[in-house]
Amino acid sequence: MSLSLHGVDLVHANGQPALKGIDLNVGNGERVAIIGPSGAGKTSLLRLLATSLKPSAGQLQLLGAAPWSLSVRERQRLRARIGLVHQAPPLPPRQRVVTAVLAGKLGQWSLARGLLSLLHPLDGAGAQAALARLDLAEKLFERCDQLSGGQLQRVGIARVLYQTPDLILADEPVSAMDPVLADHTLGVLCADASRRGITLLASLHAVELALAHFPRIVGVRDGRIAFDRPREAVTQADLDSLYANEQLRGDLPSSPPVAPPVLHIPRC
Ligand SMILES: Nc1ncnc2c1ncn2[C@@H]1O[C@H](COP(=O)(O)OP(=O)(O)OP(=O)(O)O)[C@@H](O)[C@H]1O
Repeated sequence: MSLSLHGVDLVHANGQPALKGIDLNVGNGERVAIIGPSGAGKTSLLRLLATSLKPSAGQLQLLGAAPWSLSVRERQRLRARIGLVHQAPPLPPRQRVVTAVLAGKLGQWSLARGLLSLLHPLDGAGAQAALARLDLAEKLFERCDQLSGGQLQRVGIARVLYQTPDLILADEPVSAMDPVLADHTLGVLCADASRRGITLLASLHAVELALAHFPRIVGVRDGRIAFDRPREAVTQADLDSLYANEQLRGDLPSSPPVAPPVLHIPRC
């Protein structure tokens, strides 16, 4: 089993409940998409699995360990086995792409090797190969603040490809890409996970991408698991009730929108 949650609750530091009674088991090598409306708890769930947040209640097992029973040092070692893909990768703006990709292995390298790599890229060819899989090889020596949002997301994914972790957690990994690029990039990420037999969990707003790339779909709503099914078993009714938005429904305009007033700009 790659990860398992039993009766997990999460309450944020400000008292906001985000997850309630989560039961979830994911086997080695599974690819799971987490879908659900804004504020449902997808990011909170991924942050909890990344051990950046501690459950308020319940049991969490990750890669064969109970992370919150480990020492700080052991938990750091566990974290080095997890690859995180962020919606907005937290990359220093002036950092070169090559350094950002190589940083994927910082958790596996000695401190000396890590520091050296920050000063002088030690494996430019490895970083370039990871970027090439995402058609971004030519950006190797660009600065991160010179890239578009979608290119930055691909750098974040290249970093995880280079890291070769045992588990990948991806939070909205392709949200800044056009539909064709998003589909292609998700294909590369899924193919890598499948080839290496590792587990991949990704939160996605694009339901069609989730159904196209992930054999198992978990719907989250109001901090709870609304459904957990193989993609073939997900019905339109599942999706309709997952995304039902009572608040918006009450505010829908009853008549067509009124044309904006014609502005009369005085001539000077
Ligand atoms: N750092 C935080 N501190 C306090 N409350 C938080 C924090 N992060 C999230 N929340 C709250 O937890 C709940 C779940 O938020 P979360 O970000 O997990 O949802 P989400 O499904 O990822 O939403 P989105 O699709 O909009 O990114 C929301 O009510 C949110 O306001």
